[in-house]
This record gives sequence, C-alpha cells and structure tokens, in this order.
Amino acid sequence: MIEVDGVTCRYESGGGRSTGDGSDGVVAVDDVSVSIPDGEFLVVAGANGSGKTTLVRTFNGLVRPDDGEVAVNGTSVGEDLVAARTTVGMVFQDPRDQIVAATVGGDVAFGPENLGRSHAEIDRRVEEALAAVNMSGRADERVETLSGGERERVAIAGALAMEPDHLVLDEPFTGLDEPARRSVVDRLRALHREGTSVVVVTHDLRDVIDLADRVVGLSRGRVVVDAPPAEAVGTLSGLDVRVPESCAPKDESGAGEGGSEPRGGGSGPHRDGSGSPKTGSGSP
Ligand SMILES: Nc1ncnc2c1ncn2[C@@H]1O[C@H](COP(=O)(O)OP(=O)(O)OP(=O)(O)O)[C@@H](O)[C@H]1O
Repeated sequence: MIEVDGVTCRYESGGGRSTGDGSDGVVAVDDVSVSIPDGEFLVVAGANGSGKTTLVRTFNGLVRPDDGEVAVNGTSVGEDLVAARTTVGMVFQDPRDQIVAATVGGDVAFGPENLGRSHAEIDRRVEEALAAVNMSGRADERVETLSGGERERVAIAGALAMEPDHLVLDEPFTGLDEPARRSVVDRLRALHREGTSVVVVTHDLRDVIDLADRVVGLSRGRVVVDAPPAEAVGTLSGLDVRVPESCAPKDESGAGEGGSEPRGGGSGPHRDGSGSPKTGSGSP
C-alpha cells in the first residue's frame, strides 16, 4: 500500500528542488493525498506539467516532498529509502534513462546484483522477469540492437527483477508504435492479473482505460478527480488528457481526442526545464 498524505513539492525557478524557504518557484505537486492499495491498477493522468512525474517520484524517494508524507507498506519513504526503492519499482519515461548494461540479461540483473543477492537468486529473478515481459531466452542480446518496445520491456523486466510490490511506469507508451504499445499493454494486463500493483502515468488514457481500476487526474499539481475510469473521463477530457473516442464529449471540437496530435509520436518525453533529462534508477 502506498499512502500519500498532504504532499507538496516545489522546484526553484532556476531548476533545482526547493530550498523550502517559501521563495518563488514552481509548485509541481500541491497538497496531494492519495492511497494506492495492493493489487490496484491506478492511472495517474493529467496534461504535460500537471505534476504526475513529480508525484510518482515521491513514492520511492527520488523526489522528497517539501511538505507531507509518503509511506509504503506503513514505512515512511524518508525514513527507509532502501525499503521504498525495493518495494516500488520505477520505469522511467525514456528507457534509455535507466538501461545500464550492454546486454538484456546484464541489465535486468543489475538491480538484484546491487541488493547483493546470490548468483542462483539473480539468475532466477532474471529468468522470471524476462518471461514476464515475453523476452525469455534473449538475455544475451545486446540492448542497442533492440526496438523501442523491446527496450521498454527490458526496462520493465529490470524493475520486476527487484520483485516490487508496486510497479510504476511513467508514460510507458511514448514513442512506441502500435504493435509495441499493444505488447506493453498485454504485459501490464498479465502482470496485474498475476497480482502486481501497477501505476501508469499518462496524458493519454486510450491504451490503459480498460485496465484501470481507478484514475487520479491532476491539474496544476492538484487532484481534480479520483474515480473509476468511466466516471473520471468527463473531467479528464477537459484537461488535455486524451480519452477514447467513445468516451469523448460529442459536442467538443476534438478536445477529448487531443486535437490533431498524431498517436504514437505524441508530445515526446517531457523535459523538466532544467535542461537535463530526468534521471535516477529503480535500483537503490
Ligand atoms: N527539475 C525541475 N526544475 C524546475 N521545474 C520542474 C522540474 N521538474 C518539473 N518541473 C516543473 O514542475 C511541474 C510539474 O512537472 P512534472 O514533470 O511533474 O509534470 P508531468 O505532469 O509529469 O509533465 P509531463 O507529462 O510533461 O512529464 C511543471 O511545471 C514542470 O515544469
């Protein structure tokens, strides 16, 4: 269970995290409270810049809240970072931000190796994680030879090898073509069915609306809707979140479908204004 209680996160106008002195800057997440029970498939939706990435990064301590508290399985993230990083697996917006080894197997093994697990245990985890993303038998392949969808699946496998209770994926479909999207969706569906809790961050609900138990919608850092998908779409379609055509308001000029932006190419990975890509690792 992830419990977010009254969390606020600010960035300084120069790009770094807030000094906490109340000076000017961006309030990326503004007094958010949300609980994510085990086994839930949660979608965190909102327009670019609404605070989605910042919020989910508090789940494993990659971002420390300026106010409020995040607890995972009853333990404060700030008090036990290692526990949070092993319990909450994170897959970043661009898999290149987290692939660290030359081969598929080496990359997936990286997290459990850092945990100091035995060779036999690491081999078991790598095998199971690759099977979960439908890449069994491909451990020796070089990452640089893989397609974007395959790299995404390697990144997911890397997070799964940590055997997290919660898997958090930030815009996992960005830049993927239709078959790759379908493949990642299929993997997420299977993982969820097998009991993994999944949090997907997205500004496009179309791929995940059928999988979601609940949708939390953010706007300007605040929660504006927290409801099952069917109830949430009405609010979300007014927030530059793409919703399936069948759910979009009929009388609007394409707001629900995100205007003319083509599917797949999308708006591209968000860059955070600091000029540097978002970095970090699902590994402690
Ligand atoms: N490192 C940073 N320095 C300064 N401001 C930042 C930084 N990272 C994010 N922000 C700002 O915080 C706000 C929330 O950003 P965040 O990346 O959390 O939103 P998001 O909903 O994930 O956006 P996207 O969908 O584009 O990734 C935005 O105004 C953004 O410009």
